[in-house]
Amino acid sequence: MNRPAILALEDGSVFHGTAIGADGQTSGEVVFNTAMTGYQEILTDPSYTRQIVTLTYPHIGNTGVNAEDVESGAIAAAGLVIRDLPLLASSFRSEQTLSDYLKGQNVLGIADIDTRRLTRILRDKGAQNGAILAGSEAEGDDAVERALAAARAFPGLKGMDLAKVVSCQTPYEWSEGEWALGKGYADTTRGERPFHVVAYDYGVKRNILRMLASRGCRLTVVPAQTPAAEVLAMKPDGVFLANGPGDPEPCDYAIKAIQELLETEIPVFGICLGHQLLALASGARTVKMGHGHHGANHPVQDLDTGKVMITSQNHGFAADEASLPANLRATHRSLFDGTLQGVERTDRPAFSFQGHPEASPGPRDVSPLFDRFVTMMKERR
Ligand SMILES: NC(=O)CC[C@H](N)C(=O)O
Repeated sequence: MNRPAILALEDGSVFHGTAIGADGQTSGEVVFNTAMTGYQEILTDPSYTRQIVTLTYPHIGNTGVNAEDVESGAIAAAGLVIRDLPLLASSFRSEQTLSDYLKGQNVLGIADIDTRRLTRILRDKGAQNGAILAGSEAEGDDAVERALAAARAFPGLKGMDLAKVVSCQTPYEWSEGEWALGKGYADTTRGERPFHVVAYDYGVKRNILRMLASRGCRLTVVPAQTPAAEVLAMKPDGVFLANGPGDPEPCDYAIKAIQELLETEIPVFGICLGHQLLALASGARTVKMGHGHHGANHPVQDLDTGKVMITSQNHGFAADEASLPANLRATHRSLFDGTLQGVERTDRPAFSFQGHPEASPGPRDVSPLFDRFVTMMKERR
């Protein structure tokens, strides 16, 4: 039997649909993602913490779920909104249906709503605080009222530091990646990976660690609040600043640590939240965007070569290009809205990218940035 579900937005919009995950109530910032594949990677991307994700592709769940296509240990998104859940999940790799996966992790989902109408609202008004009620919570005369109240009670992501909340608690080593299979740099010796990279975990996606490991990096992943002195004591060849959820501005511990690291000559590479933090640490400003960028089809231009890449994106904040100090140069720009997509320090071996070179899901046009980081470490030797 179908269980009811309600999605309410802070602007007063209400959608009635069918519950496809756990029963109960959830709230968060409602965003839309335009990727056509990769619902498991999206759900498990820690950067979606406290966000309810709407997928604009209409059929979600066709290929079920498996234990491999995940970017972290659990679903991070606060809820899932889709048009249609197919009756049958079919793939030789499928181990579970999407619905059972959501229920098993106590995550709410709503299907059978007009995701095009919802996306137009989010596009025109910007990401909205919202709430889902599912199952018996969505029943009763006052259900809509309760859903609207829950949506409006969510404080919004601005000012919210979530990096330290989702980060690992203790350091760990990472070695999963194709290097062991003999792929990588022809001019470095096989066997032991030649570069030691300390990666700040603000909510890191696993494919970033895999991409670094497959290029010869031995990784020590450290908690978000690790002081720079502890990182320097590990004598890294390079420092990586991960993606992560929430607003970068309140992450004062990270900004301070990055400033201290930038006093050295150690190469630094940042992705997404890591990019925003590198910009803040260099003296730039960040701003909250309207609906942000969430998808796998975003054109980004390399400002030096003019080359356009199709990229994976997931962010709701951005470093403001107008605020860049003299030693921070714009390297990439979004061709959707002209916002800043990459920077590099002119006085230090440090650079960062706003989108996701690791893709997962998405195209790998930007993966050469990982090679650039490795080249920087090699040149410094
Ligand atoms: N994927 C990310 O690292 C997101 C960065 C930040 N939380 C934002 O929304 O802009």
